[in-house]
Amino acid sequence: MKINGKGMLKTEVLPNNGIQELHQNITHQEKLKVIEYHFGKIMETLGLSLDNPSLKNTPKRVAKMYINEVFKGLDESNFPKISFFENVSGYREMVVVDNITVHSYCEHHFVPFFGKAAVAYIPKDRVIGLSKINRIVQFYASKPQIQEKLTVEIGQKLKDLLKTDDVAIYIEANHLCVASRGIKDKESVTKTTFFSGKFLKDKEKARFINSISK
Ligand SMILES: Nc1nc2c(ncn2[C@@H]2O[C@H](COP(=O)(O)OP(=O)(O)OP(=O)(O)O)[C@@H](O)[C@H]2O)c(=O)[nH]1
Ligand SMILES: [Zn+2]
Repeated sequence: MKINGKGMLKTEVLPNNGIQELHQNITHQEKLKVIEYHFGKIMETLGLSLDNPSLKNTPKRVAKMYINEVFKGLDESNFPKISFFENVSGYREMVVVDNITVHSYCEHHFVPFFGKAAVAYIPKDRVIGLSKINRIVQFYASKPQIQEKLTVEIGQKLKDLLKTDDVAIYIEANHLCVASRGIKDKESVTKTTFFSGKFLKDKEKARFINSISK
């Protein structure tokens, strides 16, 4: 992958189908340079001067923020290390982790949506380190997407990791693309759920929903 002095990708190496291939084929440093260059161009197009001392480093900051922080969930190698423990006590009830902070980005407008998640599962042979549930939620939240996708992705991953079908997820979030632009409704909240295994039954669904703060 070749990048010119300003960090712009040479057009002949740009793949026809865009970002996905670009993402896979260039290094971490190259991604930073490409985003810095293009974000600087967006700012200049808006009429902002990169000579302004306060704005000068903004393209670099945005590139670092995208790659190393808010969109780090686009890179599977950032998936957290997960600790499991044998379910030695034979615990067969629901484990609920409530009030998990969620910060994500709307893929349609590239502005944040944020709120909280609740996760429940019924263990089989293994239990997961509690904080790892928060880490998994935060990993999947760290990319541009819609809330429905985030909800399902967390649910499916926990089923795989915990080797149980019995998983439930609840997410509620405020979307800045709804609150601060467009319809400008600050009060509306979006609520999404994922239920699988025993949580498909009305009784277990209700037990989960009643046990979390909404
Ligand atoms: N289903 C779903 N839609 C979302 C989510 N986040 C944002 N959206 C919506 O994506 C839609 C994009 O609609 P468009 O008509 O293409 O964009 P727009 O002209 O900016 O729409 P407005 O927001 O209505 O001004 C909007 O209705 C957003 O509210 C999400 O997490 N899930
Ligand atoms: Zn949006």
